[in-house]
Amino acid sequence: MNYEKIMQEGLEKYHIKNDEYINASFLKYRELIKEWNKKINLTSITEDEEIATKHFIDSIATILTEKIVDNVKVIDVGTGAGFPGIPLKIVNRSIDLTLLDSLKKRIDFLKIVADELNLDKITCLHGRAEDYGKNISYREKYDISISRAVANLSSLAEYCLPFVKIGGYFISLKGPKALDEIRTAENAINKLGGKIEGIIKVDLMDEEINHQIIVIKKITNTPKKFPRKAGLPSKKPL
Ligand SMILES: C[S@@+](CC[C@H](N)C(=O)[O-])C[C@H]1O[C@@H](n2cnc3c(N)ncnc32)[C@H](O)[C@@H]1O
Repeated sequence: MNYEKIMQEGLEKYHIKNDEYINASFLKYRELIKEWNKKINLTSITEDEEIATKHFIDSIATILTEKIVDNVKVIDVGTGAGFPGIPLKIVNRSIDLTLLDSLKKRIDFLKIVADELNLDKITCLHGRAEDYGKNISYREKYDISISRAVANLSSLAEYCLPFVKIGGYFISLKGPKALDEIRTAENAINKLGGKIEGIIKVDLMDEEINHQIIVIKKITNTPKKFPRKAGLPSKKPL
């Protein structure tokens, strides 16, 4: 299937009206990724078709959670080249989106994307999740903290749950071993104020890709001692 067909079928699948704005925005974003990838390391996925399947439609699949609704305040932790945050923002411009990454060049790239795509209600933050998670301007201020391909679920829960308000959600995009990850991370998730609500299997139009989305609800405040200092959540997961 070519890029256009993948995008058309993918958007239809998630009931997104494929209008001129959405089409043009994804095209512009795709071209910016390819252009900037020559100068800085953004992604190993560079073919148009793969960008459509593995980046754009995979990101949009998180809509299946039914949590990413109009006007929600979302933080994408370890967003890299903007996944899943930017595709979600393209298909629902009402989202108030924060993109966080510890690599400055990627954040600089995302500022250009936001500018070129005329996106409003978007904040690009350079730094570590462990530091922003302790900052009162960001701590427990989000409806949703979302993340893909950043760390094991225990470390990721310590990065992501501190940002979420009680009643909000931490959404984690994982691979085929999601259930094993849940078993290992359950204790950490409880300690951080979360509760596993469900796991959603994604059928990605590519049989080799077997993705699952873990949905975790924030039920109590994250204790003040979390997140621990930068580096510890990945070195010594809870
Ligand atoms: C493998 S990339 C994944 C990027 C994107 N989420 C995706 O799915 O394509 C992981 C990203 O997480 C960022 N990252 C890793 N640890 C982080 C931390 N503690 N705080 C903020 N960003 C972090 C890295 O800089 C990198 O850009």
